[in-house]
Amino acid sequence: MALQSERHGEDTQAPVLTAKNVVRRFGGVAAVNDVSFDVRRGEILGLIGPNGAGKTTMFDLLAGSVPPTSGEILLNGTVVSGEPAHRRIGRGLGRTFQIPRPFPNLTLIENVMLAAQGQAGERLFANFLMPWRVAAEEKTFEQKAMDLLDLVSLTRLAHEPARVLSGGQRKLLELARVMMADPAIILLDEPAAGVNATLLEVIIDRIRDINARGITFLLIEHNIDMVTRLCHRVLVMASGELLCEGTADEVARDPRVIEAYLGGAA
Ligand SMILES: Nc1ncnc2c1ncn2[C@@H]1O[C@H](COP(=O)(O)OP(=O)(O)OP(=O)(O)O)[C@@H](O)[C@H]1O
Repeated sequence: MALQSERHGEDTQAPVLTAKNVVRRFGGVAAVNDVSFDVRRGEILGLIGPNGAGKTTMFDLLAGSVPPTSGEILLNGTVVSGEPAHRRIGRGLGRTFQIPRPFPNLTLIENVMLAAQGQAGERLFANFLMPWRVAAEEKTFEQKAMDLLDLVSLTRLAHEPARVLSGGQRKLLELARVMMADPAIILLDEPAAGVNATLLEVIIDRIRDINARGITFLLIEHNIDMVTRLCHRVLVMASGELLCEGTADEVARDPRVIEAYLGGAA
């Protein structure tokens, strides 16, 4: 955990990520309405809620792909609400998508290496003036990418094109890709969606392993069994608002949560 914190020069006491009175309107719809919460360092925090609750919009706001109408987002204690997504990645925020889209004709290792930030090979000057340094960096990136593919149990397929992967394997590849940028926190969008039962167990174990390395997680998930097994705490959103937070058992017993889910299903 200390390693990740030092890398991003962050205050280890501060929450990794904070939403402060965040509002996002689309025309007349408040997709996110005055939502505040902290993601504590080192935890796996779940974000659940019925369809249309505002979870994806909340992720877009945290990651910087959508600006807030009002309110603030803090990453490691720094206000980042006005910063674009790529700058937040540089500050240690990683994000995976519900439907990962790797480059289908590149191998897994190439896909993971492409996610590396600031590769010397991409810098014209460095390439021209210091080819030995570029070659050395390439080697380091390649080794790191292999280690990450190993971490997500994809070593066997490292030199296969990404198009051969199943939906669940693509989610594992996406995890390796996001890890390449040394994130302090990873936002995971529905890691269980469309994944078979065997691979789901692998994904759960790998998330636990990565979390044990000190990386914080915030995950949107409809699979409540996965949320219960994985998450230390859970936030519940409904109709754009934060309904409650607590352990998975606590929120499952909360009458407001039961009402929100039943109301949504009615
Ligand atoms: N770009 C947009 N333009 C207009 N309305 C939007 C936009 N994005 C989201 N909304 C609306 O905001 C509300 C919240 O949507 P959001 O996708 O964030 O919910 P969600 O909790 O992620 O739902 P799901 O679980 O179905 O993915 C919905 O009413 C949705 O129609």
